[in-house]
Amino acid sequence: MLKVAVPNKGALSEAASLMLTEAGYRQRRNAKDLVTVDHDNQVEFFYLRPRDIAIYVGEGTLDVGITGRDLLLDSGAQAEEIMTLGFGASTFRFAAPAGTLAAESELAGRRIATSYPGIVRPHLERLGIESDVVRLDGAVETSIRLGVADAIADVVETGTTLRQAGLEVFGEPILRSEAVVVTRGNGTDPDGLEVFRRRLESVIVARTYVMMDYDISTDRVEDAVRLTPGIESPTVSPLHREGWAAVRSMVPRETAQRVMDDLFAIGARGILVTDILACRI
Ligand SMILES: Nc1ncnc2c1ncn2[C@@H]1O[C@H](COP(=O)(O)OP(=O)(O)OP(=O)(O)O)[C@@H](O)[C@H]1O
Ligand SMILES: O=P(O)(O)OC[C@H]1O[C@H](OP(=O)(O)OP(=O)(O)O)[C@H](O)[C@@H]1O
Ligand SMILES: [Mg+2]
Repeated sequence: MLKVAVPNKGALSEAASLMLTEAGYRQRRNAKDLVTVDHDNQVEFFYLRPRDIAIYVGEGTLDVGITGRDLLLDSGAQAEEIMTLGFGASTFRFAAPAGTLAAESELAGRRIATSYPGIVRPHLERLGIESDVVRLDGAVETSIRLGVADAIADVVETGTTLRQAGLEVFGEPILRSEAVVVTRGNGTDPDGLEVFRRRLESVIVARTYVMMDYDISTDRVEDAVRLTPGIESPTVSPLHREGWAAVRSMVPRETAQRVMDDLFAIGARGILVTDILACRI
């Protein structure tokens, strides 16, 4: 049975379980459950702290895990990112009280609080900067006010937490993170990994694309198909009405409204957009 680690709480937890549910897997019903066995699909899900997931996978105790790229790198585990999942995006950045620090070089000799010393220490080393890294478990934004640090390095999503603490980012982003799938990456894929991966890809495609159907006169089909090239090739079928065709194609969700405007402008009618529930490309 494929053993999969899923974040049990925090920013990635709900989205990870939702994605697995959409991929047809049984997920825990109770937020306190530690393990769920999906007998039908031969997968066992372990709900673990997101920070620990890469370690279990790297040790080979579990086959696959969903975690953040930042947590994977911070752990130093021998695990490998095999796919991105399109949620949990954030940047990892230096920040300090507004107006105090403006560049990484000014961090020399200062105290930097972070929950990610495994990212920050090697990063400073690469930059040739010597600072004192203070490891804290969370709420690092408060550490400066409390006199424990001069700057922080932390996850920034909307920037709300930083603003509330009177902090400002400076320097280049240290890292861009998002939710990823990790495996041990030792060359031999565990049984069931290929299917697991294909199912998650199916959810990502279903979320990224919509299905678009429209009718158009046959002399404009070539123009229309240029607007909706699809993934492989659009389906074009004759309509009962002479000189008209029906076209069906997958279109990126975020461009759908614009594509509909453009299709309408060249004479397409009956343009319909529907959600894709699942797919295998
Ligand atoms: N707004 C966000 N806040 C925190 N983490 C986020 C956010 N957006 C994405 N993430 C990602 O979530 C992961 C961290 O998860 P989480 O915050 O649940 O862990 P933690 O801080 O170690 O645990 P906890 O906060 O429960 O003590 C990281 O990969 C991080 O990049
Ligand atoms: O830019 P924002 O949208 O404000 O999000 C970023 C904040 O969210 C996370 O905190 P979390 O809630 O996980 O608490 P923690 O600091 O205790 O980990 C992270 O550590 C930042 O503090
Ligand atoms: Mg957190």
